[in-house]
Amino acid sequence: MTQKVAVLGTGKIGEALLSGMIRAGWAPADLLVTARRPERAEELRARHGVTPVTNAEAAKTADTLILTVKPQDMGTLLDELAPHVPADRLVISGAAGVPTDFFEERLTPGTPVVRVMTNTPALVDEAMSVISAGTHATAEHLAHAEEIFGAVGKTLRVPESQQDACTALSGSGPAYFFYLVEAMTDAGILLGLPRDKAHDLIVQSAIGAATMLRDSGEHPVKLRENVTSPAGTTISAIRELENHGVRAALIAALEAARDRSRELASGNNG
Ligand SMILES: NC(=O)C1=CN([C@@H]2O[C@H](COP(=O)(O)OP(=O)(O)OC[C@H]3O[C@@H](n4cnc5c(N)ncnc54)[C@H](O)[C@@H]3O)[C@@H](O)[C@H]2O)C=CC1
Ligand SMILES: O=C(O)[C@@H]1CCC=N1
Repeated sequence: MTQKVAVLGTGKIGEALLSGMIRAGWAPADLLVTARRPERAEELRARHGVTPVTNAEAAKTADTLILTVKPQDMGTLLDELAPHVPADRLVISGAAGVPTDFFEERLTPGTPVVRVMTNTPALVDEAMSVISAGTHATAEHLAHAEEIFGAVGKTLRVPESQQDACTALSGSGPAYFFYLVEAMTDAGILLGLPRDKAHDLIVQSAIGAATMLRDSGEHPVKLRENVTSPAGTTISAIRELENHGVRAALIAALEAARDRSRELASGNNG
């Protein structure tokens, strides 16, 4: 029997996932989407050949519901869905912070819930998605979530207690790298390079470094040491990074992201 999957609240993450599923071989005819604005729903139909439906229709029709609205919108969406979701549906949440018991308390008792934190490199099939089971989710439900998110990159199972930390590392992680590239490109401008050249130099260096991190099997410290010549240029830069507390800043930044994920769990929308 064909398994229908619905993506509810198809914004940036929902569309990235949807497009990856289609690239991986899912038939658009088996994919349903919901959106708040009718123009957005039509855009998704035109771009991907998927079927826009209402949230209630998705709940009644799809075997798996993937909820990709903002954490702050999840309560309202669940109020709308709850009367229509039979307990045999798999509900997957892609929202930061919101724990599985938030869903379990609002849906039909026994509904299996899986919590996933993915990231935007889903757009290029290089996502990192961390997956946790709620109370009623079985190994089969986890495998199904892995199959879906495996379409857009790597997956890793973690206990739900680690989800907020994973959100800080990999959920938000791409933003830190984009921020670093932006800052290093500015440095190139200061050093007199045209912006486009500075951008290309830094991006290719990032791609090279990322490929070495993934493929060389070497520890990052060793890779950095290999670049750092005695009395050379790199150590002069590293001394400035240490003087400015960049390592401590990164540790504090990720701790703040973890804390914010926890706050989202308690419904703090500020
Ligand atoms: N942007 C990112 O890098 C990541 C985001 N996430 C999580 O993914 C979720 C979505 O984030 P984005 O895609 O960035 O946000 P987004 O704002 O692009 O997408 C959310 C969409 O949900 C729609 N929506 C809200 N309430 C709705 C309702 N009741 N019915 C139908 N549609 C509704 C909105 O109109 C919007 O298009 C969030 O929960 C976020 O925590 C997870 C990992 C990474
Ligand atoms: O900033 C956020 O809250 C979302 C969750 C992880 C990445 N973006």
